[in-house]
Amino acid sequence: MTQLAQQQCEACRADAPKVSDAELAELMTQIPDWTPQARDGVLQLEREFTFKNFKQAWAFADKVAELAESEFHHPAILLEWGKVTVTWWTHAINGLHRNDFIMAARTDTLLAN
Ligand SMILES: C[C@H](O)[C@H](O)[C@H]1CNC2=NC(N)=NC(=O)C2=N1
Repeated sequence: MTQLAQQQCEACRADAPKVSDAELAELMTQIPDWTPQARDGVLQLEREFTFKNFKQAWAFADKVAELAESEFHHPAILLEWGKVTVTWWTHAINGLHRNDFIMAARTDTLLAN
């Protein structure tokens, strides 16, 4: 199985399946720095990234936005001084799709470059 960070999102339809509990547990092993959060009954993946100042946080937030647009799969991005909080879920299914795990893993790779 290729690593999540090397994969692309698949087109996600409203009838696409949410990940099962077993799939969630397995996929979380590849994105250990992320936390599953339920908000208003919608399961999401969330991670806080910290930086030295606002400008560095802003630059990272821009990279996340570019990544999202490139895959047409979009997160919530909270930009604060020295911090960016990224939250992934799939609007169309009100929950977590495999795409969200791929995008979380690819978000992590943005730190390196
Ligand atoms: C209208 C709808 O939001 C769009 O078709 C796309 C855009 N980006 C998206 N992003 C996410 N996270 N989930 C979606 O279901 C989604 N759908």
